Parts: sequence; structure tokens; C-alpha cells
Amino acid sequence: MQLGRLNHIGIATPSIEASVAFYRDVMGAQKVHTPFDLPAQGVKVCFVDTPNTQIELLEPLGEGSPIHGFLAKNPAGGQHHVCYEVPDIHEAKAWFEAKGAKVLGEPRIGAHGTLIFFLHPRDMGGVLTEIMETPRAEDGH
Ligand SMILES: CC[C@H](C(=O)O)C(=O)SCCNC(=O)CCNC(=O)[C@H](O)C(C)(C)COP(=O)(O)OP(=O)(O)OC[C@H]1O[C@@H](n2cnc3c(N)ncnc32)[C@H](O)[C@@H]1OP(=O)(O)O
Ligand SMILES: [Co+2]
Repeated sequence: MQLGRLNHIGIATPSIEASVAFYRDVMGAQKVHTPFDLPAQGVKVCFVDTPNTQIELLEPLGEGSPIHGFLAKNPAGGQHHVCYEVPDIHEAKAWFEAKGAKVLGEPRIGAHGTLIFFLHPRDMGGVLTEIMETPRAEDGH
């Protein structure tokens, strides 16, 4: 398996609106994308571009959101996960399983429209890690 680029850093927040204002007005973000809901993943998402990657702002969506647990421990929000790209999601899943890392659930469609999965933080040096298949040009993402 070949580790690709850092696609995004996931930041949990109680308010995407407030976080957008912070990244725009304090951090000088030049491009803030339109927020959108991902009900299947229990999140509202807003991407903020940086020159070499993206910030993925995540607000809980619905009772079962995985963000609720994080915000209960970190009410102001905080760094939630990192996401790396791979050329083949199924090859990557087999790779990490062979390394003994716990893959959380089956690959599913993520915020960029390609297959993703998560690796448990305890197997990743304490960092919740998302693996995402690199969008192909024809995917338009
Ligand atoms: C997919 C759409 C979008 C995209 O980019 O495409 C997203 O990124 S959506 C992001 C939100 N979705 C997820 O996070 C799914 C994967 N997450 C999970 O399955 C859970 O959050 C899990 C298993 C990481 C934690 O579950 P839960 O919160 O119920 O368990 P605990 O609170 O008991 O935590 C267990 C253990 O893990 C530590 N932990 C929890 N969250 C994190 C984190 N974000 N980063 C690092 N460590 C984390 C927690 O402290 C506990 O550690 P322990 O030493 O046992 O106390
Ligand atoms: Co993510």
C-alpha cells in the first residue's frame, strides 16, 4: 500500500457557523465551501481550503452522530481525525487489517464521494485516522 496526500484534517465543532467565521476572519481562509449534510454519517460538513489540504469542519447531525461523544468530552470542539488518500481502498483495508489495525466498519461513501474507512485511534498512535480513496478526475471532486 502507498500512503498518499493528507486530504483533510477533521475538526469537530459545536457550530460550523462560528468555526467558519474563525477560519475566515482570524485564520484568513480564502475559500470556504458551502456546508452540506451527510445524514448517513451523522455529520454536517464544511470544507475550508488551505493551500495544500483542507480543513473539514464537522458538526453533529442527528442523535446517533459520532461527533456527540467527542463534543461531550471536548465541548469547544477540537482536532478530530486526519484523512489520507490511497489509490485503492480495498487494498488499503486489507493492508491495515494484516497489520492488526481495527478497521471501523465497511468502506462507505465519504464527504468527497469516494469510499472511506476509519482506523481506531488506539492502533494509530492515538489519532483517529480516515483512509479515503483518491477521487478520480471523472469523479469531479
Ligand atoms: C465520513 C464522512 C466524513 C469524511 O471525511 O468523509 C468524516 O470524516 S465523518 C467523521 C465522523 N465519523 C467518525 O468519526 C466515524 C469513526 N469514529 C468512530 O467510530 C468513533 O468515534 C470511535 C470508535 C473512534 C470512538 O467511539 P466513541 O466515541 O463511542 O468511544 P469512546 O469515546 O469510548 O472512545 C474510545 C477511545 O477512543 C478515543 N477516541 C475517541 N474519539 C477519538 C478521536 N477523535 N481521536 C482520538 N481518540 C479518540 C477515546 O479517548 C477513547 O480512548 P480511551 O483511551 O479508551 O479512553
Ligand atoms: Co473526514
